[in-house]
Amino acid sequence: MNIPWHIYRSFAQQHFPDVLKPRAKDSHKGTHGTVGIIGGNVGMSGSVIMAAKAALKLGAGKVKIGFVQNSLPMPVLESQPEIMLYTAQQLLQQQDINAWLIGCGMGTDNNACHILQTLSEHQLHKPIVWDADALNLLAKYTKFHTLLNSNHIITPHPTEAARLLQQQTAEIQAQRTLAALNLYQQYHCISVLKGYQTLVQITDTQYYLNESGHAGLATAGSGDVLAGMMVSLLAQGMDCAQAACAAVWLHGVAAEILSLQQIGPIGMVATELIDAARQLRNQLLMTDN
Ligand SMILES: NC(=O)C1=CN([C@@H]2O[C@H](COP(=O)(O)OP(=O)(O)OC[C@H]3O[C@@H](n4cnc5c(N)ncnc54)[C@H](O)[C@@H]3O)[C@@H](O)[C@H]2O)[C@@H](O)CC1
Ligand SMILES: Nc1ncnc2c1ncn2[C@@H]1O[C@H](COP(=O)(O)OP(=O)(O)O)[C@@H](O)[C@H]1O
Repeated sequence: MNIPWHIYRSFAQQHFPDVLKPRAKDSHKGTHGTVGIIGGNVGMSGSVIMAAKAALKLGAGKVKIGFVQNSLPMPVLESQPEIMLYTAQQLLQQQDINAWLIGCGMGTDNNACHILQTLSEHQLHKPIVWDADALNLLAKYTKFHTLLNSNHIITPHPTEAARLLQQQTAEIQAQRTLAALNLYQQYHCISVLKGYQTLVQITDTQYYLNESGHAGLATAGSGDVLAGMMVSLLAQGMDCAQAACAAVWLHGVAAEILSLQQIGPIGMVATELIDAARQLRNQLLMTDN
């Protein structure tokens, strides 16, 4: 099986040069940023766990989950004990988070709404990825609209985009370029319209159309993994535009690598993307020969 690393490397060099930056020899875990992930209501703990594993394996120094539950669903994450576990209320007290992800499996109940409000009011100056149920709450309550800024990224799939723009999913899909621009203009932040050929709207006039990946990505949790990868790059210091585009591209290429190994497209599962993305990130650091 031939994986075209040199082609991936030259594409990344051209479009997301920060992804190719090696770690400084004297770096420590603090250098690589701390990620805070809030979500995982009862029955959906898996969503934040997938996002957290993706964030850790894409290079964040520390990753902390804040479950939107009254108590922790487990005392330790046996499959990845490196990840620190809190309730959302506890995590919101912490001052050392460099970048936040909120929404994966969070639910839209009053408690979830209150937590989103607390985070968006008190951590406005930090990069925040708004995903899944954070987007559903954003669509439902106009009070959140003014809280978004250029430090923030929204990552709707077409149905979430339809809720945000008060349209039908079919309308979004019929005019995806317009929908991405409308999201950017209405919500004042980088807008990632997911699906086949994900669009990232970066400014009024600038967008990135992603061509990596395939339909194997249409599987439960794939968006949670993407969001975890994105917040990881943000915590490592990448700017929002580059982090959004790079994460989308890496996520797609990870799926391509798995298919080249006959792991997918059919039956490929979201967690399998994580190690493939880690391998890719390390391969990108190597020099062509
Ligand atoms: N293990 C877990 O705990 C998981 C939790 N998840 C969470 O479950 C919650 C519900 O998310 P869902 O996204 O399932 O529910 P939604 O009701 O938001 O959207 C699902 C529907 O959106 C439409 N859609 C999505 N992508 C589309 C595309 N590319 N083109 C056209 N239509 C498209 C489809 O009709 C699909 O049935 C979220 O909070 C999410 O984070 C999911 O991520 C799956 C895994
Ligand atoms: N046909 C497709 N081709 C390429 N990428 C796809 C396709 N379908 C889905 N994806 C990608 O898979 C991910 C699905 O995310 P999402 O809909 O949020 O799923 P989940 O909520 O289950 O995590 C997105 O990154 C999306 O762009």
